[in-house]
Amino acid sequence: MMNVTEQEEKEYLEEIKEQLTLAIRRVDDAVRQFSDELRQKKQYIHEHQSGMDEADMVAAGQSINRMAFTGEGAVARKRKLLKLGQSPYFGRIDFAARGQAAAPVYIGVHSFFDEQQRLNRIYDWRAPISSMFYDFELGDAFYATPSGRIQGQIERKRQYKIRDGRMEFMLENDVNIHDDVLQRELAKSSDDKMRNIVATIQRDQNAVIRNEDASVMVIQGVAGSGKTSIALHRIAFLLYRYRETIAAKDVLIISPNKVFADYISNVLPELGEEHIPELGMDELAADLLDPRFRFQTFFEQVTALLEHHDAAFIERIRFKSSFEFLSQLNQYLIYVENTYFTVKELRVGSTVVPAPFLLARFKAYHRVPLLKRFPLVANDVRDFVRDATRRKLTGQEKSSIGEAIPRMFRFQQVPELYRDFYRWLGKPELLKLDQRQYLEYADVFALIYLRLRLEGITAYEHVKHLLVDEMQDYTPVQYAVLSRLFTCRKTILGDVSQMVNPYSSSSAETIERVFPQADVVKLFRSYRSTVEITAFAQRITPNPNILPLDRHGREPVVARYAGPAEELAAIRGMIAEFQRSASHSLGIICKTLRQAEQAYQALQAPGVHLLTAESTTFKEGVIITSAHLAKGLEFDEVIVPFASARTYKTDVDRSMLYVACTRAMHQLTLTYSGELTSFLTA
Ligand SMILES: Nc1ncnc2c1ncn2[C@@H]1O[C@H](COP(=O)(O)OP(=O)(O)OP(=O)(O)O)[C@@H](O)[C@H]1O
Repeated sequence: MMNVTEQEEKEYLEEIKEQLTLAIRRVDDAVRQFSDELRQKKQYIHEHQSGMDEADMVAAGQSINRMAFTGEGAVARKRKLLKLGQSPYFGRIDFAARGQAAAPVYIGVHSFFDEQQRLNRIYDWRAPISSMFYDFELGDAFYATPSGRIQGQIERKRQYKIRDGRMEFMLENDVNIHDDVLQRELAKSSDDKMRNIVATIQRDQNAVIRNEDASVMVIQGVAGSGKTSIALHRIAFLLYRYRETIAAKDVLIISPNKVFADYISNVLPELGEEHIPELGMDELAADLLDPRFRFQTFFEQVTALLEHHDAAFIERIRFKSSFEFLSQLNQYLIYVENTYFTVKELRVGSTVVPAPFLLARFKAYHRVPLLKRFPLVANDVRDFVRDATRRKLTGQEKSSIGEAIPRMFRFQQVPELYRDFYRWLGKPELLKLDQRQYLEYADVFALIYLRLRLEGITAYEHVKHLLVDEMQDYTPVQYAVLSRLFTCRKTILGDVSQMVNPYSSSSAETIERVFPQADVVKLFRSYRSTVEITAFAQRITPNPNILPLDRHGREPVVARYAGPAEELAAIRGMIAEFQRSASHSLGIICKTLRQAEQAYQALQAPGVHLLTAESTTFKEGVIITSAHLAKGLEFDEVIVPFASARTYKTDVDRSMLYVACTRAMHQLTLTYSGELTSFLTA
C-alpha cells in the first residue's frame, strides 16, 4: 500500500471511505442491539419488580447504566466516523523508523482503526507519531513515545484537501510548500465561528500545543498570531493525551464575554471534543463576592474611562492595578495576623483560660485562613475548660466561648478589613464605596483576594486545567486570585498591545511575577491580516517584532467626508457593496458602544446587527459593535467610522483603534469628518 500516484491516492480514498461506511454500519448494528437489550432488561425489571430485593434492583440498575453508557460511546463514535467520511485525512508522512521500511501514516482529525486488518488507517493529529507532520520536512525525523524516542527518516510528505468526501487537491512537499496550503486557508473568507487549524498548524505553534511539562504556560502573541486557536488546540491535545484523567468538564475557560465564548464554541466539537465549560471574569466575581455587593463590570469601567476623563478615578485604577498594591495587601495581611488578635484571659465559670494559651492555639492554626480559626480555637478552649473542671460543659458555656473568641479579633467581616486596609495605608481616599455598596471594578478582585486569604474559598478545586484569554486585561491581584483559586495547570494568553485599559494592563513580565514557574512563549508571526493591514495597524501601535505572513490585499483606505451625515451615507454604500460581494462578514467597529448604537440607528438595514455586552451569539453578515466587544473576533472586512481627532485622542482611545483595525482579515476602511486622529497622521 504505497499509494504513489494521484490516481492511487484517489482509489485509496475510495477504499477508506468504504471502510468507514462499513464501520458506521457496524456501530449502527451495535447500537440497535444495545437498545434492544436495554428494552428487554427494562421490561424484565418491570415485570419482576415485586419479586426482586434491593440488591437485585441495584444490580439491574447498574447494568442498565452500563449499557446506556456503552450506547452513548457508540453514538459518539459514529459521529466521529461520519465526520471522517467527509474528510478522512489532511496529511501523510511516509516514515521509515531506523532499520525498517517506510510505511505511510495518514493523519486526520480522529483516528480510524481497521478492525479486519488490525491496522491503524488514520492517525489522530494528536497521536505521538503525527507530531512529525508538523515538526519535520523530508529527511531525519523523530517522535517521542512513552517508551522513548523513535528516530528515522521521512521519505514522503503530502497534504490533501478533502471535502465532502472528494479530493480537492493534493500537494507533494518535496520542498517546503507548507505555506502554500496555509496561504489558501488564510485567503478564504471568514466563517461565523472560529475554525480548527489542524491541517496547517505551524512548527512553533505545535510546540506550544503539545507542551506537556509546563504547569503554567503563558502565550504572548501579536494580534492574529493564533493564540486563541493554539490554546484551544492545546486543550484538545491535553484531553487526548490525558484522556484517562481529564475530561472536557474538568477544563474551564475564562473568557472576556459571551460573544467570544460563542465564537470559539465550535473549535473543540469540530475536533471531536465536548463543549468546555466557560465563565466570564464578571461571572466569576459574582460567584465569589458577597451577594449584597453590586459591582461595576470591566466593560462598565472601560466605558467610563472612554466617556469622561476623571483623574482621581484613573489614579485609583492605576494604583490597584499595580504590583505594589498586591504586595501592600500581603503586608497588610501579615500586620492583621500579628496585631488584630488581642488576647485577654478568658473566664469560664471559675476556670481561667490564660491569654498565652489562646495566642498559642491561634498561632498553631496558621495554615487555616484567619477568620476560620476562631471556631477551632474555641474548641480547644472548651477542651481546656473541660479538662480543668473535669465535667461536661453546659450549652450556655459552650456558646459563650464560641462568641468570646472572635470578639478578641478587631473585625468580623472581610469588607470591614478592606476598608481598614486603606486606613492602614494612609490613603482612605482610594476606596470609594458608597452607601449602596456599589464597588468599583478595581476593588472587586482585591476584596475577593482578602476573602480568599481570610476565609478561604474552595469552589473551584475540581478544575484540572484553566485557560485564561486576554491576559493583558487582568491585574496582579486578579492573577493572585486565579493562582490561589485554581491550583491546576494553566494556559494564559494575550497581547499587551491590545489592552483595553492602559491603566490596568499586564504584560507577560507582570504575569511571570505572579507565576514564577511559568513557561513563556512569544509569537510574532501574524496570520489574520494582510501585509497591508498589519503595516497600517503598526502606525497606531508600533511593534517592530511583528512578522506578517506574506499575503497581500487592498491597501487600507482612510476617507474624509464633509460631516457625519455624509460619512454615514458613504458607509451605507459600503454595506450595500459588501452585501453584493463574496465576503461573509463585515465589522463596523466604533470606539464606544454608544457610538455603535448611534451608527446602528442611522444605518439600519436588513442583515445589519448590533452587538452589545448582552449579546450571546456571533452572527454572520454586518455587525456593528465597539472595539472592546470586538476583541478576539475577526471579520473579512472592517470599517472604523469616526476616526477623527475628536474621537480618538487618549491612550485608551489608541488601544481601541488598534484593536478595531487588527480585526480585519482582508480589507480595512476608516472614515472620518473634521480632523483625522493624530494616531494616524504621524
Ligand atoms: N497555523 C494556522 N493555520 C491557519 N490559520 C491560522 C493558523 N494560525 C492562526 N490562524 C488563523 O489566524 C487567525 C487569528 O487567529 P487567532 O484568533 O487564534 O489569533 P489571536 O492571536 O488570538 O488573535 P487576537 O489576539 O488578535 O484576537 C484565525 O483566523 C486563525 O484561524
